[in-house]
Amino acid sequence: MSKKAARVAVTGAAGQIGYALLFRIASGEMLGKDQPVILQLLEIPDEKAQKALQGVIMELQDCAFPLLEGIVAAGDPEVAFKDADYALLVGARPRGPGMERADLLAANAQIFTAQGKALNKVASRDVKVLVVGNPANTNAYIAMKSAPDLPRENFTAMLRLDHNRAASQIAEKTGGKVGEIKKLTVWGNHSPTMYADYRFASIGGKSVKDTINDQEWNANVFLPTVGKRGAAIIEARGLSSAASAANAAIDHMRDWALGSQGEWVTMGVPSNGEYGIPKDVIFGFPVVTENGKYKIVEGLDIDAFSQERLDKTLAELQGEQDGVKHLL
Ligand SMILES: NC(=O)c1ccc[n+]([C@@H]2O[C@H](COP(=O)([O-])OP(=O)(O)OC[C@H]3O[C@@H](n4cnc5c(N)ncnc54)[C@H](O)[C@@H]3O)[C@@H](O)[C@H]2O)c1
Ligand SMILES: O=C(O)C[C@H](O)C(=O)O
Repeated sequence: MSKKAARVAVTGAAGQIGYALLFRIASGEMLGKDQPVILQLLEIPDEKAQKALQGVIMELQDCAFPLLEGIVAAGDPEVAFKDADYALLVGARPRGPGMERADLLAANAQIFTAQGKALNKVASRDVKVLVVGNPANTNAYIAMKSAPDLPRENFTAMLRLDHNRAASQIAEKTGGKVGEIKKLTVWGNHSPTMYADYRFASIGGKSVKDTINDQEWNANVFLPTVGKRGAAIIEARGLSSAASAANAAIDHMRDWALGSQGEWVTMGVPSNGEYGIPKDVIFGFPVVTENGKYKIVEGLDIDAFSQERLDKTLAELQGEQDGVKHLL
């Protein structure tokens, strides 16, 4: 017997990440090849955006995906989020050249207050929320705080793109295979202050730290390359990353829903106080996922260099939180 369809809400559905994301969700890459889905797509209630959304829907229909059991187009978050099992909050303004993601806070914060409230009102009580729209960690914090009746652990932010970027740089540096990297993580904010940490990682069974054995490269090449990759893509493409962002969103949700088979993945999740990060700060942590739940990997050694990086990214997140206090 086929499974009951999962309701997947995606905001900003007619945007560039939406276009790289929806077809993969509908083909079963996110929730599995045996899981039917109903897509509930939100765009701003503006004629042009809604028309573009209709065009995307026509293309989804023309793919005749066997797993796609329905499509809802909405201009109202309470329609898009009704009974949603998954919500991918992508819709927000992207940054342009010369901007930092935090510059988007004023423009985007209100979106996440409204969407948090709508999720609180109409979504499934188990809804799994991934915030992609920038600044992702603080937007996830806003949505979580605006949805007091939903479990706080259901709100997450996307650090997976940073994790994947770090993995790719490590594979290139060591000459190993990206698929053979284990125990990599990225701590903190999805911003240049993030701390991509390979101290515990292995590649092809060998320690990444010992193989690279170059702290100068770590501090002055690797971390800035991963931290500033988004800006480098904007500079090169004239637009922010889209296919790689959609890919990371699929990875994040797939692992959360279907499990990481004991492997570490990076998710931005509300802290419970782990590693001295104050409760509720949405922070990139190493997690292991199983049965639809994630668990932060605890007890890792934090050396002086790492502590300095954690302090810096935390201070930035706390500054962002202060900036949105008036909305909550
Ligand atoms: N966390 C990450 O790793 C990561 C990676 C890439 C991009 N991003 C962010 O994702 C966001 C979307 O990027 P994009 O390239 O798809 O942008 P885009 O401009 O191509 O698309 C955004 C879409 O969202 C829609 N939108 C805006 N406000 C909305 C609202 N309140 N409700 C519903 N839809 C709304 C817009 O109409 C537009 O169609 C940006 O904030 C970008 O910075 C995050
Ligand atoms: O950098 C951006 O503004 C987009 C995104 O967050 C990215 O990291 O590519």
